[in-house]
Amino acid sequence: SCPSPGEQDSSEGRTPQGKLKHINVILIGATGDLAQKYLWTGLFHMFRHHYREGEQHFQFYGCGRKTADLGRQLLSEILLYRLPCSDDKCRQMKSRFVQATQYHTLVTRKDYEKLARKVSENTQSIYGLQGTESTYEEGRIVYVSTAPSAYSKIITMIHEHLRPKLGKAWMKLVFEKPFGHDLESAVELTEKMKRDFSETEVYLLDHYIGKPVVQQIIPFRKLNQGLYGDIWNRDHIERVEIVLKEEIDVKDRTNFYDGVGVIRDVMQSHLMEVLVLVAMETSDSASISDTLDRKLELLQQVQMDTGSGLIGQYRSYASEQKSNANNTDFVSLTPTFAAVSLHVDNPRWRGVPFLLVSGKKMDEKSVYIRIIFKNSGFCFRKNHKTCHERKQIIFYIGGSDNRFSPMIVVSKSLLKPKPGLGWRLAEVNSEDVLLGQSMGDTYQMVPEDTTSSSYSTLIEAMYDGQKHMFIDTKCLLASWRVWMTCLTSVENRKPRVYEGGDNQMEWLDITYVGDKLEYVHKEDQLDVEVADETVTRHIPGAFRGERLVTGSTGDIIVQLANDVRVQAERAVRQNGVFHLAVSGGNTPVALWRHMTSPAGHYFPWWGNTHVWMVDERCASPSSNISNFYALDTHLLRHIGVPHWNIHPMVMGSDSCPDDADIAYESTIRSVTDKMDFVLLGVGSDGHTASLFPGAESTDSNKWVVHTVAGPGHVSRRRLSMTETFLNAASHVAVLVSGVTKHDIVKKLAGDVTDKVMYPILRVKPHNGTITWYIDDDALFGGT
Ligand SMILES: O=P(O)(O)OC[C@H]1O[C@@H](O)[C@H](O)[C@@H](O)[C@@H]1O
Repeated sequence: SCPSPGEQDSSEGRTPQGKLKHINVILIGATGDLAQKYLWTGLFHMFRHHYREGEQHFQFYGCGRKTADLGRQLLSEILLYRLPCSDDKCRQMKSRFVQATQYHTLVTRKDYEKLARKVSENTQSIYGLQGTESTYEEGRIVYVSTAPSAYSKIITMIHEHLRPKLGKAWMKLVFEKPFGHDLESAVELTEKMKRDFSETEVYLLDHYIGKPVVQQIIPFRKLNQGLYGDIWNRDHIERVEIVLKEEIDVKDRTNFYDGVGVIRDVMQSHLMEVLVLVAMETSDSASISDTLDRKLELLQQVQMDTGSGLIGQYRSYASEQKSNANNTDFVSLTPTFAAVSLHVDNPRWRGVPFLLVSGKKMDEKSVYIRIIFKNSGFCFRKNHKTCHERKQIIFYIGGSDNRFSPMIVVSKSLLKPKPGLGWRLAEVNSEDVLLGQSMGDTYQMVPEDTTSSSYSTLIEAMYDGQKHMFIDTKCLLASWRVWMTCLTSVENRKPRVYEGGDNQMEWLDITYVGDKLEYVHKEDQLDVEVADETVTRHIPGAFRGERLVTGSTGDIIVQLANDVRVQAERAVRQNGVFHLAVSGGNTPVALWRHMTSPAGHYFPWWGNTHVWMVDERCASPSSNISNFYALDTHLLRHIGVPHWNIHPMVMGSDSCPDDADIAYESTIRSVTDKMDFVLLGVGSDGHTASLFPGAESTDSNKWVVHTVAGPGHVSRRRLSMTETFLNAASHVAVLVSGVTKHDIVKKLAGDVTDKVMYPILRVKPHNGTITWYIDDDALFGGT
């Protein structure tokens, strides 16, 4: 691997051949929000710091999807307005920086090829030298700030086209979080990076690491070890709170946010990084690999509390998403608020809860870590305060109240801290109160320099090769491992709706009792909104003794899609494949629509999925009365199931040959002995699959049979999976929607037991589970 600039001997200023050092910087996503707000400022900062007339030069390439004209115009506006200068020296540098920056459209492979050529030509023409660029290109930085879904493709393109040609030039590739959507996709992404780039070339950036207070956590701990060393542990610390509250909503980022949610967006990354810095073992070694090892060791000891995780969604979220998705049925379970508790299983921390909380559209912006110490003080002297007082250290990272940001606050009853390099003791109004703590009873420390942004700090750190300020891939995977427990459990739940802003914030008050987080205010009954009035209905907790999911049609569809996802992930992890059997009719169409919409499409297992038919009408698959036709139209042609994994029951003819049942059964047997997930419906007469009332039981050895529908049904001749085979499934979902199903739901909710007249009652998986998804109209009859 090539040395970083910081590791090289810069005293010479020129390469051994006596040529100028030249660095090419390519920013992909150059006119995006992040680039506008922070990245160009950070790059300008780096330029000012390292540009040396006649010794070290830079060329910047801003790239994006915009057309050349539009991109150029936007970029020049960004550079003009977002790089403020207050003195002539800065203005001079700014005009050099602007001259050294150009825009390129970067979408297709051809665009990458063109850019690569341009970089080459420019590098040569800048110096008017002949020969290959490698003789004088010192290094190349490619900064990727795009939608994470594009990362994989971009990595390939960079590898194939944007590497400096052979020679000594170093390469640095920077990526913005989030890195992956879950453990599996993070593994995939990091594997992909590893294939094309060496670990030393890749920088995964989490901007929280560059925040002044976050950077000061370890120095603070080390510097005050004499004071705190012996109390930084379970004997003295009651709990640690890590909180990131924000006032902003996600209206402007709906495309990114839905399906991501607060846990993936900030908790798995920002809050976890901070937790590691608070809890990891410190050492005197300055070695980067030693620091990364200790981070990894800590992450491997972090455990999510089982069943931990409260989630919420601000009330207007769904309608904001709706207006974006242009879909009036849109419902989302994406949490915009979450609270979880974690433990660190090691001798220092065993038993100390780490409570992590984050939310959008809250009453204020406030980001902090609060270490609350145990206090067994008991004193009874007149006017004596300190011994009852709360003893705490607050690392106040930032917030809307600038009286406090950023700052480290230490209770006076805990001793006077040493400020450390670049920090000083502050004088805050002693009347001010932060998190219930009166400032008069604390020492406060503030950074001397409050001007540089965390991006500038991190871009500089990347330039210097300070890898410990970036996410290490092993740590990334260890962190995802921890968060998967939480994600799997919360993704199946409906978030508590909160108003947002200052309104009814008490709705999110939390208590921590017996290792469990709970909302203070209980939600015994759900408020279901009907037109413009709110009625309160009692929602049964189960249906015929089985799990019940209810709500609006959108609600149950989102939940069902999540459940399919959870089972697919499990099946693929265990067996490498997922067998999904689906019914026809109109009801499932809403599910297919959701699973192919931007909000619900995340399903990386289609390539490992086999799709089977629960039943079919004896009609050609291209006829619109066939179940397969609807499935193909609404789902299959939009997703990536390999065609050899798609199993229609009736093949290319209008009839069901006599042996069609046997043929389908043997196709199933050649691949699997059961389904992982079966999606069923219920007819208003109680039929399910193509098992109709009054017909004989199909509880035989057969897996597929010919059946005949009752009068009034379209295409009376059918094929159907039998109850024997359905009951072998791991999971059965029964989806019931609409007012026309209310009567049958009422009957089934009563005490009907006649399995001949109500075939749906024959479905009861032997070793699997069954869940009923019944929407409000079917459950309450639209009243
Ligand atoms: O506290 P800061 O620096 O504003 O960062 C918070 C932001 O961090 C980003 O990483 C998240 O994607 C945003 O949702 C969040 O608002």
